Amino acid sequence: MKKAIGQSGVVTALGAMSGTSLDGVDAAVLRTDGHRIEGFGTSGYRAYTAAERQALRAGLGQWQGAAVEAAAAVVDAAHAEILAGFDGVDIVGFHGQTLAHEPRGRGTLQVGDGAALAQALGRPVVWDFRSDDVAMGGEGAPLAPFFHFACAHWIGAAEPLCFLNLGGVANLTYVDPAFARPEQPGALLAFDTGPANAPVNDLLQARLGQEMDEGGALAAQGKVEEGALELFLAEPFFARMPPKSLDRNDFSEMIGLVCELSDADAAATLTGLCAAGVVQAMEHCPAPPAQVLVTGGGRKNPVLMQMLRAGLDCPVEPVEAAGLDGDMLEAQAFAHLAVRIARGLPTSCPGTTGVRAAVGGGIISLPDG
Ligand SMILES: Nc1ncnc2c1ncn2[C@@H]1O[C@H](COP(=O)(O)OP(=O)(O)OP(=O)(O)O)[C@@H](O)[C@H]1O
Ligand SMILES: CC(=O)N[C@H]1[C@@H]2OC[C@@H](O2)[C@@H](O)[C@@H]1O[C@H](C)C(=O)O
Repeated sequence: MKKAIGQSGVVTALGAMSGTSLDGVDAAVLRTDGHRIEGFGTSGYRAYTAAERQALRAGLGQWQGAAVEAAAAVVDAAHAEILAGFDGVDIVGFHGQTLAHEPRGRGTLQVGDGAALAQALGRPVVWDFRSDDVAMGGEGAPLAPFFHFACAHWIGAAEPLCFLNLGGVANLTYVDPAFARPEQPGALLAFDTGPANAPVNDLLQARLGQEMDEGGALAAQGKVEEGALELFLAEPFFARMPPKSLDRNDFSEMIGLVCELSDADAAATLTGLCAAGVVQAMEHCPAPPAQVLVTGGGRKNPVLMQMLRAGLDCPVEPVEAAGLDGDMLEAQAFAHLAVRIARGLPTSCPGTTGVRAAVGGGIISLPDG
């Protein structure tokens, strides 16, 4: 049988991620053998148009039907367009777009047709990264932690540290770099901590027709309503022990907590919700981390970063402080995970998703011919 890539040696992998904030497709090249990062390559971004974003939004929370098909068509076309521009790629990791995520119910749905993409690009494509983890009792998310483990080694971390991704949803990974392999018990603890930017984005969209609170400008003018924070932290999600994961819209009713507040106070409070979730999450770490490295769009919001610094007892820096690219870390993660899957290596374990045992899974589609 034709193999996607060999079983050893460094290859050039291209990863693509369409995240919960629905802003666009990130694509990035990584040189890896599936264990270690050898180096980073070029990257690109393909923004969704307003009409495409609308189609994706319409598919959120749905499992089948016309809205799902329309969203899938947007995802397929945008990925085919941006990924065709990369040369010298051995394998592609295609996350697709999560439309619905109920790991303890109907499962998890990432739209995007990896088989069609393999044909279009003439390259092996790994996709459907989350289903097997869910089938084995896992949360199906977060999956970036196995890449965070490789990043911790790449940056030469000597002490335990955390990676914090602030996209639409926030997820935290505690890494102990003393371990040699990510699936070893104690090497990783990871989980979603709560919403990140999704509630602020939804607020700005609903009240002002804006995509985001750029630079935290609106939140900076407001004050946090502490009563809303208390109600937020009383949600059962926060009492659950990790691992645990969220769907983008699981906290969309949080906007209701701030409906009486001014635009600025509402933005400050929803920004505070993200920080409060992270601060509370940190208590689950087995030991205090030496630092928290922040990736994802939220690291560009100084108000949010300041709230995190005020709530945590260790340095909180964008991943750029360690020489990583916070706009591309998730795309790079799916490049790395694609190589691991093609080589039969696990991409999640009990400490990252609560899955019964370490698992790889995923679908590998090869082009014809
Ligand atoms: N300059 C900025 N100022 C404030 N917020 C910003 C800025 N840039 C990005 N963001 C926020 O970050 C979000 C995008 O983050 P990111 O691209 O990491 O999300 P994602 O990868 O789609 O989500 P997820 O990681 O949950 O899948 C934007 O929607 C916005 O809310
Ligand atoms: C189901 C799903 O798509 N979850 C995303 C989402 O966005 C952030 C957070 O929630 C994380 O759990 C995950 O994405 C990253 C890339 C992950 O799997 O690590």
